[in-house]
Parts: sequence; structure tokens; C-alpha cells
Amino acid sequence: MLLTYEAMAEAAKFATVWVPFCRKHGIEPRGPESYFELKSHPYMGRSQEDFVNDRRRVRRDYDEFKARINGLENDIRQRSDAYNAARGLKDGEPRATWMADGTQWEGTWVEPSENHRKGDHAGIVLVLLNHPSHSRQLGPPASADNPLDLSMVDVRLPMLVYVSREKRPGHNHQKKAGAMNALTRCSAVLSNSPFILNLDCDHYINNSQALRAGICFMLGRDSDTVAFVQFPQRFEGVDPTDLYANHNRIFFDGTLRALDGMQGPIYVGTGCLFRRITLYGFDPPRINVGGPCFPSLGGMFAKTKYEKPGLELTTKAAVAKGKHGFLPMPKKSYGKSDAFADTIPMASHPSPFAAAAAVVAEEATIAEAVAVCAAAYEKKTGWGSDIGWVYGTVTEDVVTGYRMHIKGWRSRYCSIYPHAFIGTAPINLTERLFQVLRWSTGSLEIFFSRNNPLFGSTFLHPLQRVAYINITTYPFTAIFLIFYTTVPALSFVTGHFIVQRPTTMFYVYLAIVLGTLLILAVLEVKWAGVTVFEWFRNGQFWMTASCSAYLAAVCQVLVKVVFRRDISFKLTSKQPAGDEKKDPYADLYVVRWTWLMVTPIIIILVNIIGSAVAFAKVLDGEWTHWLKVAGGVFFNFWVLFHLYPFAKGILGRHGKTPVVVLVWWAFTFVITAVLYINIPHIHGPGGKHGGAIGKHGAAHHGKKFDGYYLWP
Ligand SMILES: O=c1ccn([C@@H]2O[C@H](COP(=O)(O)OP(=O)(O)O[C@H]3O[C@H](CO)[C@@H](O)[C@H](O)[C@H]3O)[C@@H](O)[C@H]2O)c(=O)[nH]1
Ligand SMILES: [Mn+2]
Repeated sequence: MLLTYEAMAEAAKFATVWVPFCRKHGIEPRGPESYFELKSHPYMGRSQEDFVNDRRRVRRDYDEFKARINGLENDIRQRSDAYNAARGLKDGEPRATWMADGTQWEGTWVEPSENHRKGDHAGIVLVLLNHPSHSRQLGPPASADNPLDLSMVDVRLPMLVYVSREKRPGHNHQKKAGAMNALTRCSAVLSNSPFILNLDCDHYINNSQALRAGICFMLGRDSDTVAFVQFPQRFEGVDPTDLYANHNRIFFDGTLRALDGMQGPIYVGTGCLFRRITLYGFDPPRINVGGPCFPSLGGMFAKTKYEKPGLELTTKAAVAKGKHGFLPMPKKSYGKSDAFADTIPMASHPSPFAAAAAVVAEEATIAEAVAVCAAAYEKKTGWGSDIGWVYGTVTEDVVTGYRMHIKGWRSRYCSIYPHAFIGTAPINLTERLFQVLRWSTGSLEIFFSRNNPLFGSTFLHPLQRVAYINITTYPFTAIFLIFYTTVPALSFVTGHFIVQRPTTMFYVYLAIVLGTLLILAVLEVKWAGVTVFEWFRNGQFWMTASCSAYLAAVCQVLVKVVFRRDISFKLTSKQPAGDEKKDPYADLYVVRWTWLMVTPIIIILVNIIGSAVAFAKVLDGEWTHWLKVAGGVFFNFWVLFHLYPFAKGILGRHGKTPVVVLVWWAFTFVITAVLYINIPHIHGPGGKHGGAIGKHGAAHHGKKFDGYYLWP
């Protein structure tokens, strides 16, 4: 979109002031919006006058910059109208969108028309900021049109390029994975940096040292086997009590960190630093996937399989094979561009900086960059299967990292404070459920693909394989969970119990399961630094997601596997443009109905009704051993406790009042109990008076007292 391009152009212009200002005064965070919103006193410990003046000046520039951005949409429209009017367009002729320099925009037009609409437009590569020089470049001293004294500050800016890949109807553009692959080729031609940082569009850099921290894991001793460095995802804009566990603390601070002790964390799609050549399908120079916990276990495979592979162009073997001969895949799997293939040996040089000749973005280079973004570029190549981000699943991240791990590459986890990157998360229940539906569907898609971790190569650390099996099968927990959360409550209504009289084995089994859970909980809270409250939130949302989204994912993927139907998805909606000043969490209380909500609602009802019936049966004298019933009722309440955030969510604005959910639940409970007691035919003939009449009733009676246990 032209709007994106012009916004980037404005940002590039503002950066010439902002970046030197940040370097001069050590500003943190580097996002101007977050920086100017800081509550803490910004003057502390800084040489007063110079800083205050600079800050005031930059603040003004920033406000003007924001105003210009907000006006862009209008500017573009007016400018285009003027150009179109000057051209004397007739009715029905397409109304072009015009760039500021008086040329027609090659991408999507404000009024879409042929070749200029979403999914049907040319590829565009526009260089906003060119390569910086290799050496330091000091700025000018203060002057009339440049009030900041930058004579002691390096004013270089990194290269900045706008890329929009070609889109044509009838081509599968492979969503994000396809976008990343096009960008990878494009950047290879333009700059070919040996490392690639990947961030989602809803993320920003919050700690200017993040890149340096990540690179340490790539350049350190013995680090040449590290394929990528994954940072935990952190979010802002999440409601303070994190109703739907958007922060995902257990996953980021427990699971990912634990994986660091084996072969390394999985790739989660954003906040990840890649070694470029791993994306091209290269093998690691050595296999040393042991990690600190189980070195011998991981290292038992072919430790010396690769003695210094021919990664360097300069080795005799590589020279003998020729420039392209040493690629891990036949040259044609990389596509038609020779210019792109030529960049690969450079990127794989062990000391890339020594080898990198300064690339200059001139016309021929840019034409090549456009060519590698063509819609048909990947036809009959290895892109999306053996090279680059992997296609065929909506969670391209997990499978892309997996394919590196099975080659024997390692990955590292890098958590720093202040958080490296910050993104946004969907706080609306429906959005959140759909997000989890997408993740769980994607995971299952991997399980039912050629990338099933059961069959991955033996270079995969054994425990890492277990982790990958977990990551690709977890949605199946839905089936068991639905059973656990409904059958015990239903047993109260029907009077049939699965476990009639608990055996010793039953108790032993129960103790083992509970003990394991407890150990896990202690580990997670003590060692991952997750608070008990966050731990409960994670449990609560796990149950909500499992009985709704996971279940739907299982059904969806089974349909895909059996009927070969493709699954389509929409993006997680970004923060709504509502009145954020009034209530930043307004979206939390918006109720948007979806089928995903049906199962949790049924489970809530079943559990309330189950406990109410049990209660009524005791009151009624039908069951006399009420203490035994209490165990089962407690279990029902335990289920309800987990679904509390969900219940709050579906009540919308009413859910804002804390007790409202409980009032509803109590109401349902009482109504059910009263109905049960007063409508005799519900509980069978003669039930009210001890049920001595029918054979049927009596037969039940004896058993009921023993068996409220339902935990198989
Ligand atoms: O056609 C597409 C779709 C998505 N994206 C990018 O993908 C990102 C992730 O999409 P989002 O809607 O924000 O989904 P989330 O659920 O927040 O994403 C998480 O889960 C995804 C896997 O399902 C990963 O790809 C993401 O990196 C990870 O943050 C977006 O920011 C875009 O940058 C594209 O470039 N093209
Ligand atoms: Mn996102």
C-alpha cells in the first residue's frame, strides 16, 4: 500500500533526528511513542540544559511527524484526485493512485482496479535509506536549521527498504511463510547480512541492546552450531488480571527455557534471530546438541559426522566444486536468479564481515530484488519445503524451527530485561479463542505431515523429540478433558458411576498423578519465576481453550486429512481503533458469539446441574452419605473454577462486576435443586421417600453411596 510506503518514508526522515538523539543521550526505550509516554522523570542524571533543549526539539519534531502520518491518507487521496483531474479521466476509467513524485503507484490503489488491487499487483522494491558507510560518520555541529549538536555523534542509519512482493490471482502466496521467503531472497540481493531478525508487524524493539545480546549466542565460542536465537514474546495492552492468559508465562518462561537445556527452544514466529544459511538448508558444521542437562544423551549421535564441512568458499573442496557446487541443494532448488545464488556462498563464509563486499543498491540490483519477489519465483523450487520458511501449516514457525533441529542445529533462548521486543495480544475472548484455534490446528497439521516428529532424523535430541511430539499433539487433550469435565457431573444425575469402590491401586495412581502435577507446579512457579496467580490463570485458560479451540482443531484437521480440504484463517485482529483513553480494555468486554463457546457453556451447565442434583439428593434423603458426595461436588466446583474467566467473558459488560458470575451460577444451582426435589418423576418412582418401590430404584440405591469417584 502506498500509505505504508509513505509512512515509512516519513519514519526514515524522522529517524535522521531521532536516532542520533537516542545515541547522544542514551535514550531507552527507542520507540518514541513509548519513550515520550514514560511516567518517570526523564531528566534524572543527565547534563541538564543540552538534554532538555534537545528533548524539547525532538518532541516537537515527533508531534509533527505524527500529524503528518495521520494526514497521509487524506494527502494521498487529494493528490491522486488532482492528478486524475488533470488527466481528464472519463467515467468508468480506473482512477489511479499517485505517488508524490508524480508517478502512478504500482501497488494497490485506493480505488482498486486491475493490476492494482489486493492479491493482484506488481512487485515493488523501493530503497528508503541506502547502505551506511563502513566507518563512523559524525554529524554536524548545532546550527540554525539543525539545532541539535551532533558533532560527537555517529549519525549513520541502517538500510531501510520497502518491499511488496508480486501477487497474482491463481498463485498460492503462502501467507506469512511466503512473505518471509520473498523477503529473505530480496534482502540477500540487497544486503545479504549473515543474520536475520524476524519480528511480527505488531511488535517493536524495546531494548536497543537486544540484537547485541542475541548475536552473542551466534558468535561466541562453539556457537557456529546455533541456527537461531529465540527471545520470549512479551505483550503490552493486556488487562491487568490477564483474564485469558495472554502473557503465556508458563510457555515462554517455563517451556522455552527448559528446552534451552536440550537442543534449544522452538521457533515461535517472532522475536527470533536467524543465521541466514540455516534457512538455505545447510547442515551444521558439527553435531553437539547435548546441552547442559543431557550432554551424553544428545551427543551420542555422530558427534564427528561433519569434520568442518565445506561451508567456506575458500576451502579446496569448495573451490573444486565451484561457486554453486557446494550448495546443500541442487542450484535449481533455489530458483532462477543467478544473482541470488551468488549471494549464498558469501552468507556462509565463517567470518561474513571479512567477506562482505559493500553492496550498493543500484538499479540493476533493485531490478534483481524485484525479480526474486515474483509470484512465480518459487515454482518447481525447494522454497517452502527444504529451503526457507516451511509451507503447508498455519503455524509455519514451529515446523521451520523443527526442520533445523532435525539437521542437528541447536537454538538458544535469550531473555533479557528490559524486554527485548514487545507486541500486542488479543484480549477479546473470541479473538483469543480463534488465535488458539489457529495455533492448535497448525500443530496438528504438522503432526499429519511429512514433518511428524516421530519420524524426524536421529540428530534430534531424544528429549527434544518428545517435546516436539507434545507440541504437535497437544490439542488431542481436548478429548480426554471433555470426558473428565462432564462424566463425573453426569454421574450425579444418572446415578451410574464408573469407579464403584476405589481400590488401593486407584489411590496410588491418583497420588502419582497429583504428585507429578504438584512437582510441575512448584518447578514452574519457583524456577520459571511465574507467580501463583499467573499459574492459575494459565490453568484456567488451558481448560477453556482445550474444551473449545483444541476440540475444534481436532475436528478441523481430521476433516482436512480425510477429505483433503484446505483450512483458511484470518489474522489476529490488531488493537481496535476505539476510544483508548476512556477504557483501554474495552475490547475485553465485547461479546462476539462463536460456535467455539458452545462446549464450555455445556460443561458449565453440566457441572452446576450435577452438583445441584447431588445436593438435592442428599437434602431429599435419597443419598445419605453426604460426605462422600462432597468429594465429587468439589471436583465439579474445581471445573467451574477453571471456567470462571470464560463465564466472565461471555457475560460481556455485566462481567465487569466481580460477583455477577457467581450470582448466575448460584441461581442456576438453586433452581435445579428446587426443581429436582419438587418434580417427583425426575428421580424415578418413589425416590422422594427412600425409593423402596421399584426393583430398579432399589438396585441403584445401594451402589450410589460408594461411588461418587469418577477420576479414572
Ligand atoms: O499473510 C500473512 C499473515 C501474517 N503475516 C505476519 O504474521 C504475523 C503474525 O500474525 P498475527 O495475526 O499477529 O498472529 P499471532 O497469533 O499474534 O502470531 C503468532 O503466531 C503465529 C503462528 O500462528 C506466528 O507466525 C507469529 O509470529 C506469532 O506471533 C503478523 O504480524 C504479520 O507480520 C504476514 O506477513 N502475512
Ligand atoms: Mn500478533
